[in-house]
Amino acid sequence: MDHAGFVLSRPHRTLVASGVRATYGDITAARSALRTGSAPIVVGAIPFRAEDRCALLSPERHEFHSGPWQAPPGLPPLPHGRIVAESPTPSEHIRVVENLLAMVDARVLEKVVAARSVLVSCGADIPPLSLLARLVELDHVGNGFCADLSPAGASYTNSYLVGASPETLIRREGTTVSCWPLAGTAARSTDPAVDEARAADLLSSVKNQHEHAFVVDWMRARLTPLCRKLAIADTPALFATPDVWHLGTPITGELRDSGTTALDLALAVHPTPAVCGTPHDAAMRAINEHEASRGFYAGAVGWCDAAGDGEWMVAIRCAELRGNTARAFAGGGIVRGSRPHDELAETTVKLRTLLSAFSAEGEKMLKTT
Ligand SMILES: C=C(O[C@H]1C=CC=C(C(=O)O)[C@@H]1O)C(=O)O
Repeated sequence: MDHAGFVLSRPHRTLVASGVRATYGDITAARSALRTGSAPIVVGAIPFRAEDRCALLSPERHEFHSGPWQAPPGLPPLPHGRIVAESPTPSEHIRVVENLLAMVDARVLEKVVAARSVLVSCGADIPPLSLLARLVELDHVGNGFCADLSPAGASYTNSYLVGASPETLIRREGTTVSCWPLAGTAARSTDPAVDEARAADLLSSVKNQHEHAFVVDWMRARLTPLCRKLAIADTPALFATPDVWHLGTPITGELRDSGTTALDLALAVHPTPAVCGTPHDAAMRAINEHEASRGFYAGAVGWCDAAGDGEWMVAIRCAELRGNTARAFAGGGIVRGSRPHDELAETTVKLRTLLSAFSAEGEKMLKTT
């Protein structure tokens, strides 16, 4: 791949960008480059924490194609990988969830997302586009992204964020805004009857609907000042990935001010309670106290053009690549009634998206299963 390549593969449309006109580690600089027209388009990744540097750039070239990304022929094979570290370990993750549940019981928090990561090591450098090709192939609708993280500074030289997120943070087309927040999860089964029963249980689960409602409430509160019309489905619907069922609520709106860009919108809603929690500040504090840096996991990845249109995905089901290693992350929402062992199992299933790319054994790579 070109040093600073970017791909966002979606079922409806793919953006491929390459070359570098300018890089932005600071969001204000990217916003002003779009406003002044010095950047026709900005692509890349926004970290989980607002105080960290972003990895945005204005590419030399970009092209849109309809449908998911078609990998170019001749990509190098993906090396085989194995897990060499888990952070936190499964038993530590359970303890973190127990601590967070105590904070929920004490009403310090209503919801918080607890995440963990696994480090995959390969015998050779991991070609980002080869990993992306595998993820797009494995995803039933062709979701996938690859973003060069080097604009975030020296510690991200030759690093890429690669993943297959099912969650649209925000999309802007003209004055129309849309998003599809997800929260609430059940593992899928290869047995169709069991799979259907799990989906039905998820849809009727009071605990999962409660967990989901925090995200919808947040989106409503954040988008209402920016939209003159907002349509939010009354009840969540089922949303499937190859590995999990989710609860999802489609939301559409009409902007009050056509000057509000897709990047402005992404920053207005990020980080949602699908990756952070409620109340927001208390959840962010709890995450910072209990977890190592999430980097770009649980951030946003996407693009915005000078007309203000764009699309940003929530950066989940992804890994940060560095040479021959990939750090894959997964998290889950903790609310009253969450069970620590179930939460660990949920992160294991979510890690399957990334791990399946490295080995047909997928999550069996994890010592915990
Ligand atoms: C935080 C993640 O998923 C979010 C998106 C969908 C469902 C979620 C859940 O049920 O907890 C999470 O909020 C992740 O995959 O790492």
